[in-house]
Amino acid sequence: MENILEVHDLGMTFDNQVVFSGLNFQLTPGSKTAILGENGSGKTTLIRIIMGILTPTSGSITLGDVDNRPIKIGYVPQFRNIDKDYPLSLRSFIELNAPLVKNAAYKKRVADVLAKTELTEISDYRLGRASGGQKQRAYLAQALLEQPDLIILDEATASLDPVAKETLLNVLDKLNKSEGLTILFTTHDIPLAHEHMDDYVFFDSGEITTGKMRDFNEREVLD
Ligand SMILES: Nc1ncnc2c1ncn2[C@@H]1O[C@H](COP(=O)(O)OP(=O)(O)OP(=O)(O)O)[C@@H](O)[C@H]1O
Repeated sequence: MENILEVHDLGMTFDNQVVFSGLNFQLTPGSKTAILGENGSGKTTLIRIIMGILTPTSGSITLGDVDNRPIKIGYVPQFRNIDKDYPLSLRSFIELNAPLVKNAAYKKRVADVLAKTELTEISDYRLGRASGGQKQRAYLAQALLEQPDLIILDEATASLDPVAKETLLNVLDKLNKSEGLTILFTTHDIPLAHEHMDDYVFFDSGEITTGKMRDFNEREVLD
């Protein structure tokens, strides 16, 4: 399969509540897709299905392969309120899922993701003391350490100021250009999606539309 991911006639019903049905879209390698929609429209549910946490009530998801292995998915949540006394450094936080003994290649990989997420200079700071944007990039760095082919960001810019949002999206744009990283980004921020994403999937009270961001009509959301 040439696509990174294919969604076929996907539907999800909780008890009697149909969240969505008949959802179809594909992610091509290196694509940048925004998932748009009101609160409660089903964005997180879709992500949970893609991650294999929830089983859909109908339809299916097919994951593609890269270099004869199944694609790897990285997940970036919206950063939680990390206590200011949180003891780990940014580097230790990023390495939380890393093997205890790190060989030279792994250490290089850590240095590499720190550089790509613009955290090298502050890698020894305590995460609790970092700004919201730095914390969010630390979550991204943690996900990148596993070398994903597809990165899914769930409302990852929701609590960030405009500068921190731009920094995060610029980091993602660079990874997309230099490494062909495929991006799936759920957001309420339509202007940000216009600026940085190419495609959209729009959950609109049970109806789902897909297309190019440049054709997305913002007034559809406001009407
Ligand atoms: N495990 C569950 N059991 C029952 N209902 C659920 C469950 N998970 C989600 N829902 C319901 O499904 C609907 C879609 O929720 P979902 O969290 O996917 O929306 P969302 O678009 O991600 O919203 P938000 O933008 O607020 O994060 C909501 O009505 C929610 O209450």
